[in-house]
Amino acid sequence: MAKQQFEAESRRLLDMMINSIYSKREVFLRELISNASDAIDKMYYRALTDDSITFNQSDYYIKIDVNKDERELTVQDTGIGMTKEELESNLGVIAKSGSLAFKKENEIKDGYDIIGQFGVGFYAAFMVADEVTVISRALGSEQAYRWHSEGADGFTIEDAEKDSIGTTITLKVKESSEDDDFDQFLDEQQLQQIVKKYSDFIRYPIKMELTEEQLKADSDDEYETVVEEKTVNSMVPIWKKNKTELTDEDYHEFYKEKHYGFDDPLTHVHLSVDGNIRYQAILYIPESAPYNYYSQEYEKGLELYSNGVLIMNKAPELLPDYFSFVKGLVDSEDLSLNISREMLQHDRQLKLIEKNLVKKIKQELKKLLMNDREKYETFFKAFGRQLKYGVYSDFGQNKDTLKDLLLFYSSTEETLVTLQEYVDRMKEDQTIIYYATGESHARIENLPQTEMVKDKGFEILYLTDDIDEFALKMLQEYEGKTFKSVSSGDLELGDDDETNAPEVTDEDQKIFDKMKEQLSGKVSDVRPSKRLKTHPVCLTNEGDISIEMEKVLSMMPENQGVKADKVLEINTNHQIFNQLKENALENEDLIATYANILYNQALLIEGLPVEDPVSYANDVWKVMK
Ligand SMILES: Nc1ncnc2c1ncn2[C@@H]1O[C@H](COP(=O)(O)OP(=O)(O)OP(=O)(O)O)[C@@H](O)[C@H]1O
Repeated sequence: MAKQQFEAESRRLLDMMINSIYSKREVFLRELISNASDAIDKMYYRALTDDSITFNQSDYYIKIDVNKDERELTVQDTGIGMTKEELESNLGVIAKSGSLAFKKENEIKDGYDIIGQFGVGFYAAFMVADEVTVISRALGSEQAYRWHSEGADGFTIEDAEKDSIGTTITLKVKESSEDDDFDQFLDEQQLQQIVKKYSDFIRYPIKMELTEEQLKADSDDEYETVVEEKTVNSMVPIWKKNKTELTDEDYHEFYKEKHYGFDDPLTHVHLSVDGNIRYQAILYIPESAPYNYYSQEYEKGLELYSNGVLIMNKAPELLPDYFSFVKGLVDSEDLSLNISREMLQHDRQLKLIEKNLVKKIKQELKKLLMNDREKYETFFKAFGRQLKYGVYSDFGQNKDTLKDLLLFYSSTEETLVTLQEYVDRMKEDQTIIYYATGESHARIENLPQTEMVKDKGFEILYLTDDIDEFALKMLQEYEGKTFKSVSSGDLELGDDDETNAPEVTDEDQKIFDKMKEQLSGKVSDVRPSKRLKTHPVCLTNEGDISIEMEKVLSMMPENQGVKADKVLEINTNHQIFNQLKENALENEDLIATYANILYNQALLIEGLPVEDPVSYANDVWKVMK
């Protein structure tokens, strides 16, 4: 029988499993039970929705058996089974092919982190076993198949016999050594504890043959050894339990069992609603964004159950895009089992649930913001961008839901602040929320445009995400205070604003006119600056499109060449301008050269490319001579 190879990435993961010295190897059982439960979910759902399948509640179970002599541990389920092709593709390739890519990106220090933090699925079996055998018969098939692997060098698949539909996984448990106790995975009591710890909430019975000493019938003191099949889990799904019975650890374990994320959840909400529509929900806010979160590949959605029966793995209708990071499930006894994807989109009950979930998620986030700032900032660093997209998209219709959840870096506080905090700190006569845009806080800090605003003691919000300015433009105002970029035409800095206006002589004006002519088509005006103090030059803009927005839009495929209306501002108190004035009378060409240089320097300060680097360099040499 020819051996088939594992896919390269699967092989690496498998290698990690085989060589694992991870202390929580016991999670392999959680993984196998979770897969078994998923397979029964599928079967159960088919039985409920397809009349040709006879249905018997007691048919659905998971069974764990131990054969100590052979060192065999078996996990058997009555789920939907796998066809030959499914055995090949599902067990030959890891489902989450992104896990390793994620690992690279985040430079997780060693292989064991991946096992500890990530759901690794079926391959976890190789942490405790030298050999794994899977015998499976799929629903609708008479033929069963045997998949077998002794590790990273590949697997075989051959025909097999099996009386009933489902899957049986047998592990040949590794020999114990001085440092490693594998015998515990052949011990009934230990296994029972592991099931209780990780899989107590599984909805189907997990059965085991348990050996007990029992009093003999008709005797007060004589015991006999009895082997009895028992269900070892409580079977009540976690979401049907009372919150007060559950600990944070229970919720964390459930998050892990469900593989909702690679991380720990930051917080969770457990709802039990008894209104127009009855439902239970557990919602998690993850700690970090999945590696593919900000890509098309990411699929949002919650698991959807109808009275305990899983009907959909990811129902996107339950979450708006701006909360797409939320993980978890909803179970409603008022939902029809037969609801189809198309129907879901129009389902009124589902819309009601979504509305309510949005309210609860917002409440939870606000609670976090108020009570645990550090955690909230962790959340915001991971998902803040999504919230800002939420403000901007759908023509701003969700901005009121989201505006209080936003954070921006503040020039005065040197940390992230809310808009409310900014407004509460505003000076008495201040009517405007100032912001500056740029690639990084350090770059913004050095922008000439921020000088005067800072000098007058105004707080400035530093926007570094490309979506930021678009979001603020969509918000328009916060508590009646409008937003203004420090680069915008009129800064409205207050009463002494006008007195600050530089005096312009006829001679100055001539220079400005000449510069404007030289830069025609590039800037709409050249004028003396009211905002510059130590820098000689900067670009500002008039109108709705800022220079930063022009940059963002130019990177979009269909940008239609949208341009900001730029103005070149010159600091007339600066030495450079005085120098120009001194020499301009004798040499008019010099004004043109200065105009080019100053314009290009202003572009560089903005992080924009110089249009013609060679002629820029020539201009600089000209004045250096
Ligand atoms: N007992 C089983 N019965 C039927 N199919 C199974 C069983 N165990 C595994 N599978 C199939 O093999 C696939 C791979 O399983 P694996 O545990 O590696 O990843 P997963 O369960 O898909 O992902 P995750 O564990 O992250 O949820 C499953 O998606 C499922 O289709």
